[in-house]
Amino acid sequence: MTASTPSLLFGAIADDLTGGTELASMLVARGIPTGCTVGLEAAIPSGNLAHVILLKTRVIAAGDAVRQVLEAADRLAEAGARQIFFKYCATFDSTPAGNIGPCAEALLERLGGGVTLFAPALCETGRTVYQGHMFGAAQLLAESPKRFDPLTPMTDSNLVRVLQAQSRGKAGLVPWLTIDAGPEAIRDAVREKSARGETLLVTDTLRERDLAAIAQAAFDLPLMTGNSSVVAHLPPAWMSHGLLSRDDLVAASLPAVNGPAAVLAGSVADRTIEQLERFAQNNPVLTIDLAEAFRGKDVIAQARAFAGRHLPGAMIAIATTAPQATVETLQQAHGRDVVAARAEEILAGIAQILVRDLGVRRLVVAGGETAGSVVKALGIIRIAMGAYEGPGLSRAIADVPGLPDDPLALMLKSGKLGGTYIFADVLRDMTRATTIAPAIDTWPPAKPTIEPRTGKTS
Ligand SMILES: Nc1ncnc2c1ncn2[C@@H]1O[C@H](COP(=O)(O)OP(=O)(O)OP(=O)(O)O)[C@@H](O)[C@H]1O
Ligand SMILES: O=C(O)[C@@H](O)C(=O)CO
Repeated sequence: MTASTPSLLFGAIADDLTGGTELASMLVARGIPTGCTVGLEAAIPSGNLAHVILLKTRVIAAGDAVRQVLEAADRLAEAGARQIFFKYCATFDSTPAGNIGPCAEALLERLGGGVTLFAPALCETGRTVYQGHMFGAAQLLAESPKRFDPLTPMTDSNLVRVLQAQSRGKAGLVPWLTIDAGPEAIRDAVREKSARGETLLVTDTLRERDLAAIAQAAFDLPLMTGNSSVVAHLPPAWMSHGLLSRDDLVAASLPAVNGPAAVLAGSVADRTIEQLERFAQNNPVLTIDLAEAFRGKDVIAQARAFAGRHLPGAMIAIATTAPQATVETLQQAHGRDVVAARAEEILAGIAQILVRDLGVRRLVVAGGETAGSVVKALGIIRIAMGAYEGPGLSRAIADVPGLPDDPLALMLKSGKLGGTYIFADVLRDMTRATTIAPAIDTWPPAKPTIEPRTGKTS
């Protein structure tokens, strides 16, 4: 660290836990000592260059989200963070009421700078933005499965319009030709547009190197916003501006954990459904029928019996995941938020049984809202992140209060990310200690090779 470096170079606030751990793991992969805490209770430890506060504010009332996000920003600013980053989903998951616009505007007002950028693209997975329109590979956002999201259905692909609908200030676009012209051109455009009153600027982004250019242009904005993907490009920008040196970088390591293994899935995304189907080919899976839970069946007791039959000998999965038609029927009968809350409460209850009573020490949770409820139920407030290994692959270690022995190997998987074999592969990977050298010169980090038969990463 150079003599003038503040205690924290960077502080991030994530609106959900899967995305937030992904962001932290990207910084860790770059070699940045990064802390990660859940909610607003835990103190920010000293000695790191970056810190990520994981919140669960994506779909709560906008006023409450703003209050929490501002409190998190104050904590990070007190710890010396020279830039605050507001992290949301690559697919801009939000409702017409927010919470991306209201949170970003409140942060902008608190932190100053007058203008901020919105860089949601995750190029590694084909999520790009062109002329302000978000694409998932060749599909426009509103024509992709995201239009059926159980909590934040995205029915407009034009992110400038989506952001404008939930903001008081004026939204605008930094078009791709400007992004392609590089960091200086981006900075000029940002100055010009903010002088015209456009202070909330969505960035077109097609390629990984566009993200690098955006990071170079935005490294000194008091507030920056987007997906984790743009954050991955900040460390080289810090380095080129003398804020970081190679001596500051540390290798990422995770210990081996050998206890019983389980997956909990509350995501109903197509990708999670595929991953569960693949896992079920070789491992026991229990799918909880929420309709039965609403009729009064004790589905938690059912899950306890199922887990008791199979643990510790097998890796298991327990899911509330259901096909789109079933989700819609349930939502029509009980209301979207009631169904979501019920599913989260059930999986959180099962998590406690698995970890506290049945000794599970390797746990994957699929879905950001679900992860928020599970982590809260387990009382976890500090997470030690490992290095990002690819989309959906952000392993960690967490201390669970009240557990006498080993830590919990944990992975919070974004609902829509990860290869089809991810559950079994990650649970197995958790049994091996890993040390990964900082990927400061290349990004994304080199893909691990895939063994053809199982999809096992080596
Ligand atoms: N069968 C179901 N019917 C309706 N809602 C469900 C069902 N099962 C789970 N849910 C709810 O759907 C929501 C899924 O959101 P979650 O954030 O967990 O997944 P995701 O959006 O796919 O993940 P991510 O945010 O990481 O992309 C949760 O609130 C969950 O409780
Ligand atoms: O983009 C994603 O899918 C993640 O970063 C996330 O935020 C999931 O909720």
